[in-house]
Amino acid sequence: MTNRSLNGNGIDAHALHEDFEHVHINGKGANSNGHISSSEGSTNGTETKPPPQRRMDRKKSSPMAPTFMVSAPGKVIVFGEHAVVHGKAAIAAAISLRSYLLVTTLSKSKRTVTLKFPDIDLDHTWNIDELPWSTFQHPSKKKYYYDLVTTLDEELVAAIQPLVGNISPDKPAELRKVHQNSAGSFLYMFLSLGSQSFPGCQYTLRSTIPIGAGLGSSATIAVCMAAALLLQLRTLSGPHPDQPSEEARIQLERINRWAYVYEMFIHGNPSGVDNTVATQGKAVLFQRTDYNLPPIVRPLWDFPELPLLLVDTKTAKSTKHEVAKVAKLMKTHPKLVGSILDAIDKVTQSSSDIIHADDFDHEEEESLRKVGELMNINHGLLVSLGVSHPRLERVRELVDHEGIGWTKLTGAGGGGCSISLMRPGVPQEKLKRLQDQLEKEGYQEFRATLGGDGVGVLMPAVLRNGMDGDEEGGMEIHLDNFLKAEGNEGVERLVGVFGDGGEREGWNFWRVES
Ligand SMILES: Nc1ncnc2c1ncn2[C@@H]1O[C@H](COP(=O)(O)OP(=O)(O)O)[C@@H](O)[C@H]1O
Ligand SMILES: C[C@@](O)(CCOP(=O)(O)O)CC(=O)O
Repeated sequence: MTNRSLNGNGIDAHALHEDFEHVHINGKGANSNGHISSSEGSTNGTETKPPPQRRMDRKKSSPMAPTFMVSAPGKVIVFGEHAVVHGKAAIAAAISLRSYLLVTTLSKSKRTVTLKFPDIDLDHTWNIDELPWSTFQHPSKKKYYYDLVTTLDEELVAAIQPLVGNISPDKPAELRKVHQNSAGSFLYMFLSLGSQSFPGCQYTLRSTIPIGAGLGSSATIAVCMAAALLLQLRTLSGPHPDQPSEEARIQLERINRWAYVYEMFIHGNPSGVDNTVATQGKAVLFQRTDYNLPPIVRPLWDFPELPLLLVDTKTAKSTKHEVAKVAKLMKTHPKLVGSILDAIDKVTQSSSDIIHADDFDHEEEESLRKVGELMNINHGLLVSLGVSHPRLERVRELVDHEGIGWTKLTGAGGGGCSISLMRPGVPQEKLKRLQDQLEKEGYQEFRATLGGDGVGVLMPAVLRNGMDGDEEGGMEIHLDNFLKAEGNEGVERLVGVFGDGGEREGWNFWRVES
């Protein structure tokens, strides 16, 4: 290969076509694990600029890259939401509900990029050659895949406005705003990371996470998109099962940094806890004391399987709005609100101490009571910040009335979801009564396992799952099947990653546990 045109990243988008040639398909390819490898290294999480890529000879033909899929989990914040935006600690855990992004590379003659987000009724296509590349590639603006971006550049945001302003003109204003936000966050990342030589692509997303319910749905999309683009640009090594954990950690950090950029576009001033858990999975103690630096993240690999009941109030909320409410209250009553945030911080730290004490037993009433009381206190403090909602208070009332456990809101509040830590040995009839009442009042109850895997990759998008096609070497996930899969169950049956390590053969994860 000669005369490769490198983009500003030192990465050749054409390489995408060529390198996927070596990806193993249906277990029959040349490459032993079907994964991209990288020679780049870095230590102690400090991303260093990698050496310039070697120029290589161009191949004669450029076969299309295979379709692949990326997935990331939703989360619950167990302690510390809102306080975390103001530099305090939070504990959050991944849940088994996930988003799935199918990435289809188009034939070389097609110069378009499409977002297909059927969950929110968005289907939009841009011509790649009409995007404002020159603005994003200008030396004063150019960002690289290893950069830490902590603020959005207003000029770049303005440059994509003409491309998002005309989206979904016939939709109701609220939905139009959601579409424009989704499109804007995608374009900002695509234009920052990519180059005009990027191949035509289609990004199709389906999620089993309720949207805007406090379970981090936006962060999962941010993580899927960041991982997909970084993979397409060959800036990630792995994931593969025998990858050293330090290398895996660097890859995850890279994905997380760009996912944060996407989240900034949707939320304005996110703490980054949602995208961090969606990237890494399991559970984390998270704190961001300085927004110009990466957050302090302590993975909680041994986080206990707490018996949680997750209830969706089915009342839409806006994270941006709730976060702004707290900021306004803080401006009016700085000392008082400061003390409330300090108190939340103490609750989070105490809960971490309790959970990590040698005598903590997640099946024993006394241990759970201690954590439960802290959840009640945390909720009370959030109420005083004004971010609860009558529907959330009603769940508390119902759970308290039956003596089933301890309840707090989770996420931004103002609607969304609550979590209840269940007392051990609650009689079945009490639980049933609660469930019936919740259903009668229009709530939705979720069973979600805590502490699942983080971002995962299925490359190529071929599964062996006991369904049709296994005999021929696996079942390829076609766009049509993905779009037609009915509801959460249909999506999970088709592509789902379950449990620790994902039970579906073919999915791989960057593993950093130690
Ligand atoms: N399934 C989905 N498909 C497309 N976009 C989604 C989906 N789920 C969430 N989003 C994006 O995330 C936003 C909701 O984010 P947010 O208010 O933070 O709620 P959450 O608490 O669920 O993260 C939506 O407005 C939309 O832009
Ligand atoms: C309120 C907050 O702490 C969590 C928001 O979570 P969610 O968007 O409701 O899933 C905001 C943040 O951490 O950025």
